[in-house]
Amino acid sequence: MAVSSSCNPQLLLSHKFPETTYTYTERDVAVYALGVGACGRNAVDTDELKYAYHENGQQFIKVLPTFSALFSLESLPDGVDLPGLTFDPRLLLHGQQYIEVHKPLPSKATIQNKVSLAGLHDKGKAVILEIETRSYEKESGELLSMNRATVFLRGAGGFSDPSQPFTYSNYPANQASAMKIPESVPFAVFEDCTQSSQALLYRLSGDYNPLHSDPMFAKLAGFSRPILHGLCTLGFAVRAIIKCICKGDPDMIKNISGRFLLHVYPGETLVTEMWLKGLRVIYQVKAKERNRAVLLGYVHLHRLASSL
Ligand SMILES: CCCCCCC[C@@H](O)CC(=O)SCCNC(=O)CCNC(=O)[C@H](O)C(C)(C)COP(=O)(O)OP(=O)(O)OC[C@H]1O[C@@H](n2cnc3c(N)ncnc32)[C@H](O)[C@@H]1OP(=O)(O)O
Repeated sequence: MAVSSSCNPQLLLSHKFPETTYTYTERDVAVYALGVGACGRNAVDTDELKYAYHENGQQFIKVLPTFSALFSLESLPDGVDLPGLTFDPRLLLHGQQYIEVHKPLPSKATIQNKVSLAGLHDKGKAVILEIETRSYEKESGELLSMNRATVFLRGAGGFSDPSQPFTYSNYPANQASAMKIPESVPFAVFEDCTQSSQALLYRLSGDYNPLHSDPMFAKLAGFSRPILHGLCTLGFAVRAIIKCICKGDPDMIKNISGRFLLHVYPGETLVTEMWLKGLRVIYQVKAKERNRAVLLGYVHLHRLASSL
Protein backbone atom coordinates (compact mmCIF):
# COMPACT_ATOMS: atom_id res chain seq x y z
CA MET A 1 0.00 0.00 0.00
CA ALA A 2 1.39 3.43 -0.98
CA VAL A 3 2.17 5.74 1.95
CA SER A 4 1.41 9.44 1.42
CA SER A 5 4.21 11.88 2.11
CA SER A 6 4.36 15.41 3.46
CA CYS A 7 7.00 17.82 4.70
CA ASN A 8 6.66 20.89 6.90
CA PRO A 9 10.14 22.48 6.80
CA GLN A 10 9.50 24.95 9.66
CA LEU A 11 8.42 22.17 12.01
CA LEU A 12 11.30 19.94 10.97
CA LEU A 13 13.97 22.61 11.32
CA SER A 14 12.73 23.67 14.75
CA HIS A 15 12.87 20.09 16.08
CA LYS A 16 15.25 19.63 19.02
CA PHE A 17 16.77 16.17 18.94
CA PRO A 18 17.26 14.60 22.39
CA GLU A 19 20.82 13.71 23.41
CA THR A 20 21.46 9.99 23.35
CA THR A 21 23.98 7.68 24.99
CA TYR A 22 25.47 4.61 23.33
CA THR A 23 27.89 2.09 24.78
CA TYR A 24 29.96 -0.20 22.59
CA THR A 25 32.45 -2.89 23.50
CA GLU A 26 35.37 -4.66 21.80
CA ARG A 27 32.88 -7.27 20.60
CA ASP A 28 30.91 -4.63 18.64
CA VAL A 29 34.18 -3.37 17.12
CA ALA A 30 35.14 -6.86 15.94
CA VAL A 31 31.64 -7.70 14.62
CA TYR A 32 31.69 -4.42 12.66
CA ALA A 33 35.13 -5.13 11.20
CA LEU A 34 34.01 -8.56 9.98
CA GLY A 35 30.83 -6.97 8.60
CA VAL A 36 32.86 -4.66 6.35
CA GLY A 37 34.98 -7.55 5.12
CA ALA A 38 38.12 -7.32 7.31
CA CYS A 39 40.09 -10.59 7.07
CA GLY A 40 37.50 -11.81 4.53
CA ARG A 41 40.20 -12.90 2.10
CA ASN A 42 42.83 -13.91 4.62
CA ALA A 43 42.12 -14.58 8.31
CA VAL A 44 45.75 -13.86 9.26
CA ASP A 45 46.15 -10.69 7.18
CA THR A 46 48.63 -8.64 9.28
CA ASP A 47 47.00 -5.34 8.19
CA GLU A 48 43.55 -6.42 9.33
CA LEU A 49 43.68 -9.02 12.09
CA LYS A 50 44.14 -6.16 14.58
CA TYR A 51 40.50 -5.09 14.00
CA ALA A 52 39.19 -8.44 15.26
CA TYR A 53 41.88 -9.92 17.52
CA HIS A 54 44.86 -8.85 19.60
CA GLU A 55 47.34 -11.26 21.12
CA ASN A 56 47.51 -9.22 24.36
CA GLY A 57 43.75 -9.03 24.80
CA GLN A 58 40.71 -7.51 23.12
CA GLN A 59 41.23 -4.14 24.85
CA PHE A 60 44.08 -3.57 22.35
CA ILE A 61 42.11 -4.16 19.17
CA LYS A 62 42.03 -1.26 16.70
CA VAL A 63 38.85 0.43 15.57
CA LEU A 64 38.22 1.22 11.92
CA PRO A 65 37.50 4.96 11.51
CA THR A 66 34.22 4.18 9.69
CA PHE A 67 32.94 2.51 12.88
CA SER A 68 31.92 5.98 14.07
CA ALA A 69 29.30 6.14 11.28
CA LEU A 70 27.29 3.74 13.44
CA PHE A 71 26.82 6.61 15.91
CA SER A 72 24.59 8.31 13.29
CA LEU A 73 22.09 5.50 13.56
CA GLU A 74 22.44 4.90 17.28
CA SER A 75 21.75 8.58 17.89
CA LEU A 76 18.26 8.26 16.37
CA PRO A 77 16.36 5.67 18.41
CA ASP A 78 13.19 6.31 16.34
CA GLY A 79 15.04 6.33 13.01
CA VAL A 80 14.04 9.17 10.70
CA ASP A 81 10.62 9.45 12.34
CA LEU A 82 10.56 13.23 12.79
CA PRO A 83 7.84 15.83 13.43
CA GLY A 84 6.72 17.52 10.22
CA LEU A 85 7.76 14.65 7.95
CA THR A 86 5.85 11.66 6.62
CA PHE A 87 7.24 9.38 3.95
CA ASP A 88 7.21 5.78 2.77
CA PRO A 89 10.02 4.09 4.78
CA ARG A 90 10.48 1.51 1.99
CA LEU A 91 11.67 4.30 -0.29
CA LEU A 92 14.40 5.61 2.00
CA LEU A 93 17.96 5.32 0.66
CA HIS A 94 21.24 6.40 2.19
CA GLY A 95 22.58 9.13 -0.09
CA GLN A 96 25.87 10.31 1.41
CA GLN A 97 28.03 10.08 4.52
CA TYR A 98 30.62 12.56 5.77
CA ILE A 99 32.80 11.62 8.74
CA GLU A 100 35.28 13.80 10.64
CA VAL A 101 37.58 11.74 12.81
CA HIS A 102 38.65 13.90 15.74
CA LYS A 103 40.38 11.15 17.72
CA PRO A 104 41.06 7.47 17.05
CA LEU A 105 38.22 5.55 18.67
CA PRO A 106 38.91 3.54 21.84
CA SER A 107 38.22 -0.20 21.72
CA LYS A 108 35.24 0.36 24.04
CA ALA A 109 33.45 3.50 25.20
CA THR A 110 30.25 5.17 26.21
CA ILE A 111 29.35 7.87 23.73
CA GLN A 112 27.12 10.91 24.10
CA ASN A 113 25.56 12.01 20.82
CA LYS A 114 24.34 15.51 20.04
CA VAL A 115 22.17 15.53 16.93
CA SER A 116 20.91 18.32 14.69
CA LEU A 117 19.41 18.80 11.26
CA ALA A 118 22.21 20.16 9.06
CA GLY A 119 20.31 20.21 5.78
CA LEU A 120 16.92 19.88 4.16
CA HIS A 121 16.34 20.04 0.40
CA ASP A 122 13.31 19.63 -1.82
CA LYS A 123 14.48 17.85 -4.98
CA GLY A 124 10.98 17.46 -6.43
CA LYS A 125 11.19 13.69 -6.77
CA ALA A 126 12.77 13.34 -3.32
CA VAL A 127 13.46 15.02 0.00
CA ILE A 128 17.07 15.11 1.12
CA LEU A 129 17.71 15.27 4.87
CA GLU A 130 21.16 15.80 6.34
CA ILE A 131 21.52 14.68 9.93
CA GLU A 132 24.58 15.72 11.91
CA THR A 133 25.80 13.77 14.94
CA ARG A 134 28.59 14.98 17.21
CA SER A 135 29.84 12.15 19.36
CA TYR A 136 31.68 12.74 22.66
CA GLU A 137 33.37 10.21 24.90
CA LYS A 138 31.29 10.37 28.07
CA GLU A 139 34.19 9.83 30.47
CA SER A 140 36.57 12.50 29.11
CA GLY A 141 34.03 14.77 27.40
CA GLU A 142 36.27 14.81 24.30
CA LEU A 143 34.81 15.08 20.80
CA LEU A 144 35.57 11.81 18.99
CA SER A 145 33.79 12.29 15.67
CA MET A 146 31.28 14.20 13.64
CA ASN A 147 29.05 12.40 11.15
CA ARG A 148 26.75 13.93 8.60
CA ALA A 149 24.37 11.36 7.14
CA THR A 150 22.32 12.25 4.07
CA VAL A 151 19.08 10.37 3.54
CA PHE A 152 17.31 10.40 0.19
CA LEU A 153 13.54 9.97 0.62
CA ARG A 154 12.22 8.96 -2.78
CA GLY A 155 8.71 10.19 -3.56
CA ALA A 156 8.63 12.68 -0.65
CA GLY A 157 9.66 15.86 -2.48
CA GLY A 158 7.57 18.57 -4.11
CA PHE A 159 6.52 20.36 -0.91
CA SER A 160 7.79 23.77 -2.09
CA ASP A 161 7.43 25.99 -5.15
CA PRO A 162 9.26 24.15 -8.02
CA SER A 163 10.58 27.48 -9.37
CA GLN A 164 12.27 28.09 -5.98
CA PRO A 165 12.69 24.69 -4.34
CA PHE A 166 13.28 24.78 -0.60
CA THR A 167 16.93 24.33 0.36
CA TYR A 168 18.71 24.76 3.69
CA SER A 169 22.14 23.77 4.93
CA ASN A 170 24.26 25.00 7.82
CA TYR A 171 27.76 23.88 6.76
CA PRO A 172 30.41 24.93 4.21
CA ALA A 173 29.81 23.77 0.63
CA ASN A 174 33.36 22.35 0.41
CA GLN A 175 32.32 19.54 2.78
CA ALA A 176 29.89 18.15 0.20
CA SER A 177 31.14 15.12 -1.68
CA ALA A 178 30.34 16.02 -5.30
CA MET A 179 33.58 15.54 -7.25
CA LYS A 180 35.11 14.35 -10.48
CA ILE A 181 37.21 11.29 -11.06
CA PRO A 182 40.69 12.21 -12.40
CA GLU A 183 41.42 11.16 -15.96
CA SER A 184 44.78 9.62 -14.99
CA VAL A 185 45.36 5.94 -14.20
CA PRO A 186 44.50 5.19 -10.53
CA PHE A 187 47.37 5.20 -8.00
CA ALA A 188 46.03 1.92 -6.59
CA VAL A 189 43.20 -0.53 -7.25
CA PHE A 190 41.88 -3.05 -4.72
CA GLU A 191 39.38 -5.78 -5.40
CA ASP A 192 37.33 -7.46 -2.70
CA CYS A 193 34.41 -9.90 -2.81
CA THR A 194 31.37 -9.33 -0.66
CA GLN A 195 29.65 -12.49 0.55
CA SER A 196 26.04 -13.24 -0.35
CA SER A 197 25.41 -13.10 3.45
CA GLN A 198 27.31 -9.78 3.83
CA ALA A 199 24.25 -7.67 4.68
CA LEU A 200 23.02 -10.29 7.17
CA LEU A 201 26.35 -10.03 8.97
CA TYR A 202 26.64 -6.23 8.66
CA ARG A 203 23.13 -5.64 10.11
CA LEU A 204 24.33 -7.05 13.43
CA SER A 205 26.18 -3.75 13.85
CA GLY A 206 22.81 -2.06 14.40
CA ASP A 207 21.13 -1.21 11.08
CA TYR A 208 18.17 -3.61 10.99
CA ASN A 209 16.43 -1.94 8.02
CA PRO A 210 14.59 -4.86 6.30
CA LEU A 211 15.69 -3.47 2.92
CA HIS A 212 18.90 -5.44 3.54
CA SER A 213 17.38 -8.73 4.65
CA ASP A 214 13.73 -9.13 3.60
CA PRO A 215 13.12 -10.16 -0.06
CA MET A 216 9.51 -8.90 -0.12
CA PHE A 217 10.41 -5.53 1.44
CA ALA A 218 13.27 -5.15 -1.08
CA LYS A 219 10.87 -5.85 -3.99
CA LEU A 220 8.41 -3.22 -2.74
CA ALA A 221 11.36 -0.81 -2.51
CA GLY A 222 12.16 -1.46 -6.19
CA PHE A 223 15.02 -4.00 -5.99
CA SER A 224 15.15 -7.59 -7.22
CA ARG A 225 16.53 -8.71 -3.85
CA PRO A 226 17.87 -7.21 -0.58
CA ILE A 227 20.68 -4.73 -1.12
CA LEU A 228 23.84 -3.99 0.84
CA HIS A 229 23.93 -1.21 3.46
CA GLY A 230 25.59 1.90 2.03
CA LEU A 231 27.80 2.11 5.11
CA CYS A 232 28.98 -1.46 4.51
CA THR A 233 30.17 -0.49 1.01
CA LEU A 234 31.83 2.61 2.52
CA GLY A 235 33.56 0.38 5.09
CA PHE A 236 34.95 -1.83 2.30
CA ALA A 237 36.23 1.25 0.43
CA VAL A 238 37.95 2.90 3.40
CA ARG A 239 39.50 -0.43 4.40
CA ALA A 240 40.94 -0.66 0.88
CA ILE A 241 42.39 2.88 1.21
CA ILE A 242 43.92 2.09 4.62
CA LYS A 243 45.50 -1.04 3.15
CA CYS A 244 46.83 0.41 -0.11
CA ILE A 245 47.65 4.01 0.82
CA CYS A 246 47.96 4.17 4.62
CA LYS A 247 49.96 0.91 4.69
CA GLY A 248 47.59 -0.50 7.27
CA ASP A 249 47.53 2.49 9.68
CA PRO A 250 43.87 3.54 10.29
CA ASP A 251 44.96 6.56 12.38
CA MET A 252 46.10 8.39 9.23
CA ILE A 253 42.49 9.08 8.27
CA LYS A 254 41.30 12.63 8.99
CA ASN A 255 37.94 12.75 7.26
CA ILE A 256 35.87 10.70 4.86
CA SER A 257 33.20 11.59 2.36
CA GLY A 258 31.17 9.33 0.11
CA ARG A 259 28.12 9.49 -2.14
CA PHE A 260 26.19 6.31 -2.82
CA LEU A 261 25.57 6.34 -6.57
CA LEU A 262 23.90 2.98 -7.03
CA HIS A 263 22.80 0.02 -4.90
CA VAL A 264 25.10 -2.97 -4.37
CA TYR A 265 23.87 -6.55 -4.24
CA PRO A 266 25.50 -8.74 -1.57
CA GLY A 267 27.82 -11.19 -3.35
CA GLU A 268 29.09 -8.62 -5.84
CA THR A 269 32.80 -7.86 -6.20
CA LEU A 270 33.79 -4.33 -5.17
CA VAL A 271 36.67 -2.72 -7.04
CA THR A 272 38.03 0.38 -5.28
CA GLU A 273 40.08 2.72 -7.49
CA MET A 274 42.18 5.36 -5.67
CA TRP A 275 43.90 8.53 -6.86
CA LEU A 276 46.36 10.26 -4.53
CA LYS A 277 46.38 14.09 -4.76
CA GLY A 278 48.59 15.45 -1.97
CA LEU A 279 46.93 14.41 1.26
CA ARG A 280 43.60 13.73 -0.48
CA VAL A 281 42.58 10.35 -1.82
CA ILE A 282 39.81 10.45 -4.40
CA TYR A 283 38.16 7.07 -4.72
CA GLN A 284 35.51 5.31 -6.73
CA VAL A 285 33.99 1.90 -6.08
CA LYS A 286 32.61 -0.20 -8.91
CA ALA A 287 30.44 -3.30 -8.78
CA LYS A 288 32.62 -5.47 -11.03
CA GLU A 289 29.90 -7.81 -12.29
CA ARG A 290 27.78 -4.90 -13.63
CA ASN A 291 30.74 -2.59 -14.33
CA ARG A 292 28.84 0.23 -12.63
CA ALA A 293 30.14 2.90 -10.23
CA VAL A 294 28.36 2.53 -6.87
CA LEU A 295 30.26 4.92 -4.58
CA LEU A 296 32.34 8.03 -5.13
CA GLY A 297 34.16 10.17 -2.61
CA TYR A 298 37.35 11.34 -0.96
CA VAL A 299 39.40 10.72 2.14
CA HIS A 300 41.72 13.33 3.70
CA LEU A 301 44.84 12.04 5.40
CA HIS A 302 46.87 13.53 8.28
CA ARG A 303 50.12 12.49 6.58
CA LEU A 304 51.50 10.11 3.97
CA ALA A 305 52.98 6.71 4.78
CA SER A 306 56.80 6.90 4.67
CA SER A 307 56.98 3.78 2.48
CA LEU A 308 54.80 5.20 -0.33
C1 LIG B 1 21.03 9.22 10.45
C2 LIG B 1 21.42 7.94 9.75
C3 LIG B 1 20.50 7.60 8.69
C4 LIG B 1 21.05 6.58 7.74
C5 LIG B 1 19.95 5.65 7.29
C6 LIG B 1 20.47 4.64 6.30
C7 LIG B 1 19.62 3.42 6.31
C8 LIG B 1 20.17 2.32 5.43
O1 LIG B 1 19.68 1.10 5.93
C9 LIG B 1 19.77 2.55 4.01
C10 LIG B 1 20.78 2.12 3.05
O2 LIG B 1 21.88 1.76 3.34
S1 LIG B 1 20.32 2.19 1.36
C11 LIG B 1 21.74 1.54 0.51
C12 LIG B 1 22.77 2.54 0.12
N1 LIG B 1 22.29 3.56 -0.77
C13 LIG B 1 22.01 3.31 -2.08
O3 LIG B 1 22.10 2.19 -2.54
C14 LIG B 1 21.58 4.48 -2.93
C15 LIG B 1 22.33 4.49 -4.23
N2 LIG B 1 22.00 5.69 -5.01
C16 LIG B 1 20.93 5.76 -5.83
O4 LIG B 1 20.18 4.80 -5.98
C17 LIG B 1 20.69 7.06 -6.56
O5 LIG B 1 21.86 7.80 -6.57
C18 LIG B 1 19.57 7.92 -5.92
C19 LIG B 1 18.23 7.18 -6.02
C20 LIG B 1 19.90 8.23 -4.45
C21 LIG B 1 19.46 9.24 -6.67
O6 LIG B 1 19.36 8.97 -8.04
P1 LIG B 1 18.36 9.80 -8.96
O7 LIG B 1 16.97 9.65 -8.43
O8 LIG B 1 18.62 9.39 -10.35
O9 LIG B 1 18.80 11.27 -8.64
P2 LIG B 1 19.32 12.37 -9.66
O10 LIG B 1 18.24 12.69 -10.66
O11 LIG B 1 20.65 11.96 -10.20
O12 LIG B 1 19.55 13.62 -8.70
C22 LIG B 1 18.45 14.30 -8.13
C23 LIG B 1 19.00 15.29 -7.12
O13 LIG B 1 19.45 14.58 -5.97
C24 LIG B 1 20.88 14.75 -5.78
N3 LIG B 1 21.43 13.43 -5.50
C25 LIG B 1 21.53 12.42 -6.37
N4 LIG B 1 22.07 11.35 -5.75
C26 LIG B 1 22.32 11.70 -4.48
C27 LIG B 1 22.89 11.03 -3.38
N5 LIG B 1 23.32 9.77 -3.45
N6 LIG B 1 23.00 11.70 -2.21
C28 LIG B 1 22.60 12.99 -2.11
N7 LIG B 1 22.05 13.68 -3.15
C29 LIG B 1 21.91 13.03 -4.30
C30 LIG B 1 21.41 15.28 -7.09
O14 LIG B 1 22.54 16.11 -6.89
C31 LIG B 1 20.22 16.04 -7.64
O15 LIG B 1 20.17 17.33 -7.07
P3 LIG B 1 20.37 18.60 -8.03
O16 LIG B 1 19.26 18.51 -9.01
O17 LIG B 1 20.27 19.76 -7.11
O18 LIG B 1 21.71 18.41 -8.64
